[in-house]
Amino acid sequence: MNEDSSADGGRSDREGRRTSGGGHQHGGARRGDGQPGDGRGGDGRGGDSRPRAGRPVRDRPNGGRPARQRTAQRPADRARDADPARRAAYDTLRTVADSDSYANLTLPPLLRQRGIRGRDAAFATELAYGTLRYRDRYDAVIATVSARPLAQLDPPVLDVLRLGVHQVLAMRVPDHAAVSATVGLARGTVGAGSAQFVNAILRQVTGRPLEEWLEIIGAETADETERLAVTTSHPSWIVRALRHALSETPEGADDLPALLDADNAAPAVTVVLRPGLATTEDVPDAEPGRWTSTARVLTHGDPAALDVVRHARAGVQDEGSQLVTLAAAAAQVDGPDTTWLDLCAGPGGKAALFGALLAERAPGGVLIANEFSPHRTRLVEQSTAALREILPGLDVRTGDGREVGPEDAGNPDGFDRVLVDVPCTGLGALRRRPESRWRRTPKDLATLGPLQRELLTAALQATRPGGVVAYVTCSPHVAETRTVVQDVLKRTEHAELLNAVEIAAQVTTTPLPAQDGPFLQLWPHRHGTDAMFLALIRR
Ligand SMILES: C[S@@+](CC[C@H](N)C(=O)[O-])C[C@H]1O[C@@H](n2cnc3c(N)ncnc32)[C@H](O)[C@@H]1O
Repeated sequence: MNEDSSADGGRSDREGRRTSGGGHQHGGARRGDGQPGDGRGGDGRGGDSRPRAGRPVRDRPNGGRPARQRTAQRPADRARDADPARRAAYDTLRTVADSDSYANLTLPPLLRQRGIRGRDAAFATELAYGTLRYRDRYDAVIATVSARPLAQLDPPVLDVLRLGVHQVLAMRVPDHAAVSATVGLARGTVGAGSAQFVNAILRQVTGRPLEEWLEIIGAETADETERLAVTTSHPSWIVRALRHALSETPEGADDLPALLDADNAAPAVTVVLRPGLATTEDVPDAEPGRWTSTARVLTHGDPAALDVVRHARAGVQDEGSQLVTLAAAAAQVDGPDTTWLDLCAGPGGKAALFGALLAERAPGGVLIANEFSPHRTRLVEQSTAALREILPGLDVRTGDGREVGPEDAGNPDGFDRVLVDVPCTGLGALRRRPESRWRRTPKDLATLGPLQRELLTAALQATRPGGVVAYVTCSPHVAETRTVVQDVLKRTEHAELLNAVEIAAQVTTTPLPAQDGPFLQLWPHRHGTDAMFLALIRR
């Protein structure tokens, strides 16, 4: 069901070891989706995660400390222990920290095992994912009020604090309830002594609204990148990389803050209707996508509960991923158009759409969906389970894409059309992967760059003259996008760069905002999609 249920789009290095890498995935509850607003049970789980309005620090009387409601409860009256939703969020943070796991693979099974459903599940999801996204922002806030340096705090205590700060600053949980429930959580997890410390810190945090805290933590540096990094909770190298990528666009980088904010907002759940396998009637509680005829945006409900999704006739897939796949299938090839290859297919979201488009055009066609990791090959099998009905020529394989050649097409010339969606840093899908920004480092680029070049080179070599290669990443980092394509094309004879912007315009239902070709770059804040990149090359 998931666009990428392994959360990292694991990649191979030269020796074939599995390392972390890019990939696309569906993550988390939608913003405002079932956020409880009923004040049930007095734990204050209310409302959405909109930040609170407030006057700037300097306008506030009393040293900038507004009169905020303090808990009237005595400690003995407060929640004694963690409630299940907060405990689930805490356990997720600890698992993510201790075993390098992914939040979107950890929390949902944990909620199922513990029977946490509905509003409580949505609350736990927003709490866990939001806390992970805003980790550095909250650490900066905690550091300003803690007498002890953060490095000296036990990591579990720091996680409890972060969860408390998220409730206070980003969720509509009344201060007294956020403090009381978080102290209960501390008591149930890290012990009574730490619970007092948590209480003291959180009571100070409740003294100011979010806007004041952002001014305070932002004022600690004179450097604009560092200020954006701490206030929007991104590593500074990512802020620099995104600024650079935006500055390459005609609009420039003035909207960088909007992009960073978009990374912190959980995306809407978008479903792809695989042509020939599902129709709009199959997904009733949904609205049309913004750009593509295949996309449906769920207004409510769990996509996994939909029959068409369970049977792989539809799937959860970002609309940007759908758009680049539609464009990859639309670029004109010279001659026959029946033998297609997806070189890096796992977990199979694009392969399933690509194959359905091939089946429409040539039901007797062949699609080889190749994936390096056996585990992810199984996910491709699942994603394409229904596709076989309309494309008997589907062949899902495990193998190193760098070893696939024209002979694999079953004819001497090679494939008519090849999609190569390379492993990448995933900087274009940070909103789906709450913890990924903290795991990536600039060193990833050094490992990924050669692999991306080798995979694109293999894709070009596997394609027959007149055929088309679509190079795709879910990262806008220039080192993973245009630089890779330009480097490889310098060393490749008979390769013509097509205008991916114009070709994408042929498949959208609504005109895309103007952008220069030949590369197509989508953005969360400009298009409402992941920051997908597409280059189209004819051999
Ligand atoms: C960005 S993901 C692809 C996402 C996929 N196209 C989709 O839409 O579901 C990149 C994939 O490349 C795979 N991969 C890494 N190294 C590879 C290699 N040498 N050959 C083929 N696939 C590789 C990763 O395991 C990962 O599944």
